[in-house]
Formats: sequence, C-alpha cells, structure tokens
Amino acid sequence: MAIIEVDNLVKRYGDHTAVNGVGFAVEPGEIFGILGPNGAGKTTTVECIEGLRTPDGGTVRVCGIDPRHDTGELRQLLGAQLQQSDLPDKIEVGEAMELYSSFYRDPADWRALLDLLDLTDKIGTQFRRLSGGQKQRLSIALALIGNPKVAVLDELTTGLDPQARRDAWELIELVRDRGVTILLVTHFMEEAERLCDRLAVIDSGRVVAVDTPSGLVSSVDDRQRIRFRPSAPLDHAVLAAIPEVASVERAGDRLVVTGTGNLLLAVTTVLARHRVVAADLRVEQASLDDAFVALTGRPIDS
Ligand SMILES: Nc1ncnc2c1ncn2[C@@H]1O[C@H](COP(=O)(O)OP(=O)(O)OP(=O)(O)O)[C@@H](O)[C@H]1O
Repeated sequence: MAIIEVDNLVKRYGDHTAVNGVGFAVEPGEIFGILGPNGAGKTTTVECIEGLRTPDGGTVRVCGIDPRHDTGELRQLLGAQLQQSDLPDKIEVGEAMELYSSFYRDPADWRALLDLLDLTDKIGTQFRRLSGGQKQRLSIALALIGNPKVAVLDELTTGLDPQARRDAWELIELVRDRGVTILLVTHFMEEAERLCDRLAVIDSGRVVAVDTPSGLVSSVDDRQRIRFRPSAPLDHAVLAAIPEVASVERAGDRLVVTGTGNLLLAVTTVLARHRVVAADLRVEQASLDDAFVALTGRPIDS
C-alpha cells in the first residue's frame, strides 16, 4: 500500500490555481522526487501533504491519515525539514535537539542522530554560528528526531556548494537505508537523477509524468549513440545489419552508430567477432534535462 497518496489535489491562492489536479502515490522506502521549475506548485503540494495548507479539492493521505483532520497523529509520522527562519539565532544545537525531542511520543536518541550527521562537536554551538552545510545537516537531524516514517525535504540542497550538496545526498540515502520514506522537492536535475527512485515532474500546477529517472528519459527518447575509433577497417554493412542499429556514419576516423535497446552489447559483440577493437568508445544518450524539455516544452531554468 502507498504511504503517501495524493489524488486530484487542487489549491488556489485567490484567482491563481497553484496546484491543479496533482496526483501521485509514494511507496514505502522510496526516495520520491517532485521536480519542477520555480512556481510550479511543488511547495504548495508538499505543504498540503504536511497539513500546513487546506486543499480546495482532491484528497491527501499519509499512512492512511488525512493531514487536515488528524494533525496530531501526522506529526508523529511525518518529519518535515525546518526552514532556517524557524530556529532562533542563539539556540545551541543541543538545546534545539532537546526541545524538538520533547514534541514527540517516541523520540530518537538525539545524541546518536548528531553523531550520524557529524554534528557532535557542535552541540554547544549557536545556530547562527553554523555553516550552511551544518545548518542543513541540523535540519535533517530535526526532521528525523521523531522517528518519522516519512521525511519531507524541500529544496534541501539549494544554496549549498557542490561538495556540501554531495554530502547531503549521501545523508539522504543513509536516512532512506534506515527505513524512512523520503519525499524530496527539487529543481536540480542532477539531484533528481542521482537520488530519486521515482519522480513526479510538475509544471504549472500539473503532473506531466511520473516514472523512474531512466524511464522518463527513455519515454521521450530511447535512442543511444556510440562513438568509437575502429582498430581496423570495417564494412558499415556489418554494423547496419544488427537489428538494434538504426544508422552508421563516419565522422573523421570515428564511427557513429545510433540505435536502441541493448545497442552497446550488440555492437561490441559483432566487433569482437570481426576482431575489431573499439578505441575511445563513448556512449551518449538523452538526459533528464532532454526529457524535461520534451515533457514541458522548455528547460527547467527558463
Ligand atoms: N501564500 C501564497 N499566496 C499567493 N500565491 C502563492 C502563495 N504561495 C505560493 N503562491 C504562488 O503559487 C504558485 C506555486 O508556488 P509554489 O511555492 O508552490 O511553487 P514551487 O514549485 O514550490 O516554486 P519554488 O521552487 O519557487 O518555491 C506560484 O505562482 C506562487 O507565486
């Protein structure tokens, strides 16, 4: 059974329909991404899931609970990452952990969490003195303190440098490995591709596709291109006869073979049979960026 179910969700701000019939289901143990450009309705959607906004239409269930009606129970099940403004500047890391532990029936051991997130030596440090990466790690720790079944992480890595972002990705995987289902809001393609088991692509308040990152890519373009320098002359017809191959072209001293399916295996098997070695071999295929453009008609940062 799905752990989060969103069906035909609608949310308006005045005349503006920010979320217009959004639906998806998140399975237990997944890292499920909500990917879309600024203003697509991602935050509004997760705020409805967190019980922070009342939908104008549709239904939301988290572990079978309606977030609007059973707020107390939802708090015990769902860990939401804090916005930085939620913590006073002068609160110390240990004090924040102690305070947040008191909100839950069955809190995690917060010292162990700080250890996990590499913040033990910051127990006595004021929030305002933490680096950007340390603040993000603390916000993950606070999201996990109630031993939630689901953690919602909204633009967790925005503003982090590339190394801190990679560290955050490792942490998110670590959290998932502890059995927590993760709902991740992002507008970073690389983050979505690298971390998410499945994604809902949202644009202008609507879901345009739900699939695995590779499923999204192959649904819009499953062609691959292999470039290599053959070690010996080879009749193009030999490669063109392979069922997976659509075209064979020469580009300088390279051959460019385009096709679908398990193209690499098919081509290298035939090359081996003809005792030709493929030097400087490169495989190119469509990216999640290409899929996003095909699905929405524009790049995510346009
Ligand atoms: N409280 C609000 N009042 C009025 N309009 C709002 C409010 N919150 C969001 N909006 C508008 O609703 C639309 C969706 O906003 P939302 O924050 O959900 O999108 P988002 O995909 O999370 O974008 P971002 O990544 O920029 O936060 C936007 O056009 C936004 O301006």
